[in-house]
Amino acid sequence: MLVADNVSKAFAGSVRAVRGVSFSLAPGQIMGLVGASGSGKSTLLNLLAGLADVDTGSVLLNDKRVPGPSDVLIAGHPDIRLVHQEYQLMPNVSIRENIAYAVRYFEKEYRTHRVDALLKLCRLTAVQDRLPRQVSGGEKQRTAIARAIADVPAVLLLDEPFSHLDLPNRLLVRDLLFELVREQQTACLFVTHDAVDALSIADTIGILRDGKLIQLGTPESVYLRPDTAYAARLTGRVTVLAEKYRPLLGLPASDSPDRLMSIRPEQVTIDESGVAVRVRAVFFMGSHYELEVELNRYASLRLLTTRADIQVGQLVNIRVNADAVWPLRS
Ligand SMILES: Nc1ncnc2c1ncn2[C@@H]1O[C@H](COP(=O)(O)OP(=O)(O)OP(=O)(O)O)[C@@H](O)[C@H]1O
Repeated sequence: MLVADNVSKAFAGSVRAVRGVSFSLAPGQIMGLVGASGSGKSTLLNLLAGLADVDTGSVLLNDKRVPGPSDVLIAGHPDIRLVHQEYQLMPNVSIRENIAYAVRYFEKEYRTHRVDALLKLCRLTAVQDRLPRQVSGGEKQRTAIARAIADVPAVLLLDEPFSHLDLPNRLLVRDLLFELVREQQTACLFVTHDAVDALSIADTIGILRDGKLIQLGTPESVYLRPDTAYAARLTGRVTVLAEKYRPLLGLPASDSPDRLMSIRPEQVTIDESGVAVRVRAVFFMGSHYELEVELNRYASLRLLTTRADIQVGQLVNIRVNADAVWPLRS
């Protein structure tokens, strides 16, 4: 079990990069930490990996403190691996040897067997004899993941594992992480600024803002019941409006008209008995269309539909699922 207990870290110039973060992560669990740029994601990863010293609080692995670099000769913990965004592969040896290096102290027979299995799991068998510069970004990243998990660490930390990849590669990495975490019971934590991938594989999602973990819960709970507009926007498409607009949506008036509310676009449907609104924009999204409709001069709302016949300027009737309108704290 990896535990962050009230972890804080500030940098010179009084930047408080991580502020009182606490959570625990069990073997076989995946956690996605979502935050905007500068919210403290990379700093927190370094603290969890024992690559930076905490100012206060502690990181524990199986009840033992993870020492920071000032406590040990070589920074880092043998059971915790961090895969950086730059992958940090050895440039002059093959993909296979990059992975094999991580299991160099094991017997030759096991080593061969393990590297073959990792190449297969990470879909790298066909490129195993190439140098890192001769493979794609996605293949480099999968090599870095294979190397990190080669000797079955207790914890795998990943910095933005999806950010530089195209859709097929994102799906490949997502499935790979899912498979290996379940198979090896690794505890996996990744940080991202885009929660779409996090929602689909994480058991828990944490929202990081200005170094603070401001919400923690299952993907469903954070997506459906975000505490703040920040959490709502980081976890998917959403309309954030003041509650004074409720009557324009066909909903009962609120007693807190200035409070904000979030409405996910899939909770709004086209319905002949709903309120009439004008279509301001139509976006083709592949599997569906996203419409922006006008509530008045100042406010608009997003909704999804599979109907292909809707035009800009047209009047449509919409209904908002009242149960899915969620009040926000700020
Ligand atoms: N070595 C450092 N010295 C001083 N300030 C730093 C240092 N590293 C990070 N910071 C500051 O700490 C805050 C958090 O940075 P961090 O890199 O952890 O954020 P992040 O969420 O990973 O951002 P990004 O998504 O852009 O990588 C920022 O304000 C950053 O400028």
